[in-house]
Amino acid sequence: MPGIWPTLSAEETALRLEVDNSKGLSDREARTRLARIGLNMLEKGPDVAMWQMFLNQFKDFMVLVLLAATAISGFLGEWSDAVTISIIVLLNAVLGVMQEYRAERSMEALSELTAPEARVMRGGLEKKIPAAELVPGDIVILEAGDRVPADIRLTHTVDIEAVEATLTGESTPVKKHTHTQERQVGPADTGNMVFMGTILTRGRGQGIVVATGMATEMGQIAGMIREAENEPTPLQRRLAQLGKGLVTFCLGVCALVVVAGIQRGEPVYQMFLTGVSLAVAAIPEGLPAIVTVALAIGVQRMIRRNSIIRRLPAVETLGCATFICSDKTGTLTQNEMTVRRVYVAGGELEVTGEGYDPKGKFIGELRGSTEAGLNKMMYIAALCNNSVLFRNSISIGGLFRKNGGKNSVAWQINGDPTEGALMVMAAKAGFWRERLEKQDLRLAEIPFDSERKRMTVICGDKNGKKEALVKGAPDVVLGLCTHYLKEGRPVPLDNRERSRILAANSDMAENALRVLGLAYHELPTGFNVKGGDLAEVERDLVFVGLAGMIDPPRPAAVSAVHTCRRAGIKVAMITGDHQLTAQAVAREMDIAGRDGRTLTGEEIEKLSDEELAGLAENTHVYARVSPRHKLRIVKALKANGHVVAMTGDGVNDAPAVKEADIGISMGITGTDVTREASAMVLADDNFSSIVAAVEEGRGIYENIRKFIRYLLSCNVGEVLVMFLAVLGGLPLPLLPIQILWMNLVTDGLPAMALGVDPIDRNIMRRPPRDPGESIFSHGLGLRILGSGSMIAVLTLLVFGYSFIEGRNLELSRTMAFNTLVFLQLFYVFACRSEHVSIRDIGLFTNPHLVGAVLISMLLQVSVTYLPFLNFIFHTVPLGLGHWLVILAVAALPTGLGVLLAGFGGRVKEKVTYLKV
Ligand SMILES: Nc1ncnc2c1ncn2[C@@H]1O[C@H](COP(=O)(O)OP(=O)(O)OP(=O)(O)O)[C@@H](O)[C@H]1O
Ligand SMILES: [Ca+2]
Repeated sequence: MPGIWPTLSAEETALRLEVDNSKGLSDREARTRLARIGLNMLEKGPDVAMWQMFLNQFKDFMVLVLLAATAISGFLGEWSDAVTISIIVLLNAVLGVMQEYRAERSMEALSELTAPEARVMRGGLEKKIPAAELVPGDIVILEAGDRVPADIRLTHTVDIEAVEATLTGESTPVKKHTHTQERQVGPADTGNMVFMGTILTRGRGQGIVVATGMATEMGQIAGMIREAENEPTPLQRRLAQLGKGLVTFCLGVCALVVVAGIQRGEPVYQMFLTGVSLAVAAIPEGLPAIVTVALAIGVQRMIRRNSIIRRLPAVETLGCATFICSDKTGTLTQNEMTVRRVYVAGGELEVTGEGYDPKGKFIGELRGSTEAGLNKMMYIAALCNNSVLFRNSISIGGLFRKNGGKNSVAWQINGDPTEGALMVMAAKAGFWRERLEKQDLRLAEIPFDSERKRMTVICGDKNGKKEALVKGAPDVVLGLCTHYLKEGRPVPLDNRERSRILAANSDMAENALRVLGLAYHELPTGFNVKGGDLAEVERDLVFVGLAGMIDPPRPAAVSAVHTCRRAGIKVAMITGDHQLTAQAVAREMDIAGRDGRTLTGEEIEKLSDEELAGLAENTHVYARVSPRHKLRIVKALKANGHVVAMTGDGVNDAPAVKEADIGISMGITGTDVTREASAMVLADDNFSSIVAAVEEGRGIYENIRKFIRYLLSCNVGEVLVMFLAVLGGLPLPLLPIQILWMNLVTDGLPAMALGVDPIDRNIMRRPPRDPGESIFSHGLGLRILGSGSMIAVLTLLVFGYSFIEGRNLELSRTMAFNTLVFLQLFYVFACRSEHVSIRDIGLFTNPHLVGAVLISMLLQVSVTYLPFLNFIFHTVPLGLGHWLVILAVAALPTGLGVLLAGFGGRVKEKVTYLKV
């Protein structure tokens, strides 16, 4: 039960919670309350502790078998072996925990980045704060698309509706109001409050926080939120399957080695330990963790490039994107609007001035006495407007607010830039809302939404004279007009004037201006604002004028569009704006291809799904569309086999964003609802960040392929060495301890370093990857088998030659041991590119890898030379001649690869690359 709050009036609520209803709490008071009451958060389930992660490392079956075998060898008196194996297993576990912990931390950091914010009044200023810092008494401002951050008693509402399904199970929106209730009732019947976790689907409002955190209705019901499980990505799922197959295969081969060895007369116990060690080394148990680390690190790189991943699978899907559908306003353009031209009956004027600074002139000549028309236009622009124009040195707004202190003149607007532009225009003509509202008060508002494409307010003066003021898309507004304002008087709208207005509209739109139409309607004196049907007022309007505003393209977005074309990705602009405006901007940004088509929302309505799918392939501009059309566009493109990225900001965009393969929402202008539906958030709302994310997504996938190639090639090599030796009647080339050690030095650091390999600079010149393709496609599988066999054969040659020549088993083993390790450590460089040779990439361009390889080499050399380790690992120090053989052989495959790739690689490049 929401307690007594619904039965108190707004004033009483404010009084009880000791808050000034117009200014909000002071920052100090808020801090005090926060300290007393605690954060506004639902309690989380417990985290996985470090020691649990550590224990989890031992759940692996083969590791358990190895430990058991070690224990037995301890009992049998092989102490040094037992201890060493245990230490190696421990080190492996530590490495695993490191990898997992790192992955976990970066995922956590992500959820912190996407933490919800709330708009509050504090100390008389409006600001954005983390929702977790809300306290009872805070004045919160709410808007359609917000997720309600706490339990709030509403004090002002404009047409508010909330969906409270999370609380009551009811999925139809509930109307909200501010009236005081008589009795205390359940939340479902409490119309003057909104509750934490529910969603505003319509309107705007303001209210006082009455409960936070676990004291909210949601807190009492849920008790605890279960954190969303980190869903595995498609690749991770496929790798898990692959892992199972690989394990079975490895175990089979290892069993063969064991059987063959025993048959030949090797001690059973020794063979068993060899088999188990080989299995542990050959099974790429670290693979899933390294994949996660690579994904997590990629996600961090993306954050640096302003894209915040909310769902891990998106990282992979991004690399496959073939079609990016982007909003125009704010994503492709800067969303910094300035009115450049106005039209009223009698002609057109140009408006000068820069930015939001309300200084500028109206230039041009008008026919007849048009003063009255212009004044009316400025009047509507200033009053039918929710933005605030202010001069301030303090930056208000949230984390991502741009222009924090860009221009020191510091004229800023708070609210929708389209409205801000109109506000500035009115101010340039001397119309300030603050002054106008001394005379004429706003009585009601029908808010703007992208379906209606217009906004209306009703204003009234002391004498009871009431007027509806309307602004919106010119075609929509003009459709509602029956008259136009000529020399101060409404006259019937004839076809001549109508076509004149439309021509002026087209002319502005063709110059890439966003145009708004302004109109009004005088209401009968007795009109009842509270009771009357508000839709009734948007009829028989008197047309006043047009305002055309520029919104320059974002320069970075223009080059990103080119990058997309080179990368085989199609781009479509989707906008609520006029067709001509959209086309003009698309032309400026080079989005519309030569054969590119434009579709309008109206046209889409008439198309069947199949027809739309047919046209969508070559449509690069969608104009005057509503959010519901976006959903159809996504579905049409998906039906064509595209991997679709779709941006969205408003409440109604959420379904399309959810349906897209990669749903993208806006960090600055987006609503909570859309953000929660999205897989990725653009911190800077910028189109170029999408393209950067695609590039990272492709890079991550390539890096994953790199270390899969490396790990599996090496493992194939290791298993084959043992297998072939046993088959060929040679003694065992490696001892169990040596196998385990090799696994540690070659698999750990170098593989991880491959996961952070720099992205190939040509990656955005290749076509997108097919999401269905296997990780082994494009010859990777064959390469793995080939390189693995080569590694095995070379190692055996060294071992066999050395053994036959010297008959010194320890020396030959040390030779084989080093050859195998160095082969792998050199081979890791060859894995860095499938497309060009390392000569082109540069040997030292991944310092992590160079470091990792040097460390591994150093460790390997210590095992060969330190007397103490000689004893443990059964090695002997090598001479210069030995090293020459080892290094020459080890460098052979990679060196050969460099030479050959000099031809092969280049030729292949030309084929794979797309023509620009
Ligand atoms: N605040 C507003 N009041 C009245 N009309 C508006 C307002 N904002 C936009 N419009 C009109 O509604 C049309 C559609 O606007 P909408 O916000 O849906 O598109 P948009 O989201 O700005 O465009 P885009 O899809 O490129 O981001 C605009 O072209 C404009 O004519
Ligand atoms: Ca291995």
